[in-house]
Amino acid sequence: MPVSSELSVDQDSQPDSEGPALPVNELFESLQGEGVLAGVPSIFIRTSGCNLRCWFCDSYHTSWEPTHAWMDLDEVIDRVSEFDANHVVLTGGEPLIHEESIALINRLANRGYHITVETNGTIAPPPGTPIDLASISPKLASSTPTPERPPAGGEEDAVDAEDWQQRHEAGRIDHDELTALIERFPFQLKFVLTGRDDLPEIEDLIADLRAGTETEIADSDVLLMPEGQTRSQLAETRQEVAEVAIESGYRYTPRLHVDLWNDAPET
Ligand SMILES: C[S@@+](CC[C@H](N)C(=O)[O-])C[C@H]1O[C@@H](n2cnc3c(N)ncnc32)[C@H](O)[C@@H]1O
Ligand SMILES: Nc1nc2[nH]cc(C(=O)O)c2c(=O)[nH]1
Ligand code: SF4
Ligand SMILES: [Mg+2]
Repeated sequence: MPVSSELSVDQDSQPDSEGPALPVNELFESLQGEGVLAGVPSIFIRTSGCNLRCWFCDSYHTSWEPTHAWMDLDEVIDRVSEFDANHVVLTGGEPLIHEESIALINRLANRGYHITVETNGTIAPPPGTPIDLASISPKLASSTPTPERPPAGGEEDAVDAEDWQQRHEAGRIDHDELTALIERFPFQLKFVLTGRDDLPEIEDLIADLRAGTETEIADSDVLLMPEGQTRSQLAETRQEVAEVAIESGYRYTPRLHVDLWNDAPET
């Protein structure tokens, strides 16, 4: 199943070829673990690089310490076609910081794949981009790294956390880009909750977004996902998040892949 083990991992590598390429951290088949399509066999393409730095990022090697090999879009499509699934999930890092992601989405759509894009909601692709589900995960205040809350698994990055605190805080919510995403594509809004205290910020954001668009945002389009990279971390947050879902009327989403495979890579 894993294919990325064949890729050389070189932080400073540049694309070898002249053609369009993407920094790919891993490419694998699994079950969609989150959101309205949870349980659907899917091929994941994980690009490297992110414009934010959530302290809890479960893809540390795409944000805090970006590692990748460059892959031609032709090669990405060849790898994708080796699997049986017809759902593709483009994720990262933040896949939409890369212009080439749009070309990849177009090429995959031409081949008939259902395309989900996992995004932090700060960059809206052009209208008409053939995205079947924009899986938008706006980042709450509780995601911001601080020296006291450095990236999970990288305590030595406490200094970077100080640098990133302001940058992350300033960039994490962009109302115009969020509205454009919601108006242009079928969407879900999938929030990571560290606990009950995160709910008021979600309610305020949903109210602001509803006030700024004619596109309907139903309560069932809003999903609450417990923070946790491992089964034991999830065990500490999911009960409370489930209760918040019942009280608020928003949906709860599990993290199926963590239940099944814990924090193993390429799952
Ligand atoms: C690694 S991100 C990549 C896509 C994009 N950068 C984003 O944040 O939406 C993929 C998904 O994992 C979620 N996520 C990351 N770390 C998490 C954690 N520790 N617990 C729960 N969800 C997490 C993100 O919110 C997002 O929905
Ligand atoms: N199984 C599985 N489902 C997922 N859904 C969104 C993911 C992501 O990292 O974007 C993800 C992931 O990493 N694994
Ligand atoms: S926005 Fe996504 S990839 Fe970037 S740091 Fe946050 S969770 Fe990780
Ligand atoms: Mg993931």
